[in-house]
Amino acid sequence: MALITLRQLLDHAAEHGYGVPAFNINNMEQGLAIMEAAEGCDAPVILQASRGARKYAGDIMLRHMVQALAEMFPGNHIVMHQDHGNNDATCLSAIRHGFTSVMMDGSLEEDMKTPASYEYNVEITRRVTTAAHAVGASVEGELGVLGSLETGEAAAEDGSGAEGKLSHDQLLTDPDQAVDFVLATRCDALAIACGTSHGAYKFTRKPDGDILSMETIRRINEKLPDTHLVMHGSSSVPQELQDLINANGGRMPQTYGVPVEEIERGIRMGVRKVNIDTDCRMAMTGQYRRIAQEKPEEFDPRKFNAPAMEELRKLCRDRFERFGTAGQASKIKPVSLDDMASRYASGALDPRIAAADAA
Ligand SMILES: O=C(CO)COP(=O)(O)O
Ligand SMILES: O=C[C@H](O)COP(=O)(O)O
Ligand SMILES: [Zn+2]
Ligand SMILES: [Zn+2]
Repeated sequence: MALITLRQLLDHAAEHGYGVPAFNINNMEQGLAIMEAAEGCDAPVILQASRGARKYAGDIMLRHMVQALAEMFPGNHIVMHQDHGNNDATCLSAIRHGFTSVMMDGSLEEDMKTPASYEYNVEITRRVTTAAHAVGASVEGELGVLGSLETGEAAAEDGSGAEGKLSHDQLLTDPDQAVDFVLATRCDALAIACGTSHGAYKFTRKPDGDILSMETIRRINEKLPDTHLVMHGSSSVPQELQDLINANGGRMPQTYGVPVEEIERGIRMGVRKVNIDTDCRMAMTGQYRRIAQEKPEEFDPRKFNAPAMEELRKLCRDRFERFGTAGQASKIKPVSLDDMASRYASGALDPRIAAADAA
């Protein structure tokens, strides 16, 4: 069962004006719940594994799990993507293990803590793109450092996150530099920084333009109308999931995520890939907590997993529908990695910029 590439899926999404959620996976239950949601609404799927996920499940398990999902859900094309690759080895070994797409996150150095220089970012992203495209795989780059405009800090609890205080210049991607970056690296998708951060604690209030800069996205899209933009840290941290967790013994301080309507606005401005992990974690954990609280005598993990998967399915289905991903899978004819490699070699997939900037 062939997986498809990120480039193919996002080209289709751009052509038809929709966005695709990219859900992080670590285990079978998440994989099944996401795919069942996709099957229920004819959505193509991006599954992504962080370095932490690869360590947790193992590359061999992940590869066979995704192959199994592709076989079980033949109507829902799957992109298997490396989330936040920190160097060439992470990205190239992912491709060797069957991933069809990688993120080379050169916004941070290899330690995933130190903000990198622009030159370092261009150099390593270009190197990975050259290698990946030679075998048809796709590359997402990142320009700008993810972190809060309220505090100047990146989420500390996450696998990757800048250390220390960041300036607004670092936290908001520069549109002119974005043009230069895409031309120099030839990446297929560009992750941008606009005030979102990883994890549950993104905003201390419902975000407005001061702390969530959709204007940055608009300005980048104006200069790079054909570049697929990626929003990281795009969990909405739904109030009802915070309440579910806290009503069942959890202690999550009140917090705010990225409102789904802001993401919908982003999709109208060129956002094609929307990274969501925290919401999925909260959906499952909320149900685990509820079962533990309501049925203290219960010890069969399936009795915990089934409601957790149902909660995750609901969440994924909602995002597929609101982002316009629903109804698109059956319109896609898979292109093989070999064909993608020839298309890159022919120059057909070279980056394009707005006419005003090309002049
Ligand atoms: O960006 C992400 C993965 O790369 C996930 O973001 P969240 O923590 O908002 O879900
Ligand atoms: O940003 C990364 C994703 O949320 C995955 O997090 P993780 O590294 O804890 O698996
Ligand atoms: Zn994260
Ligand atoms: Zn991310």
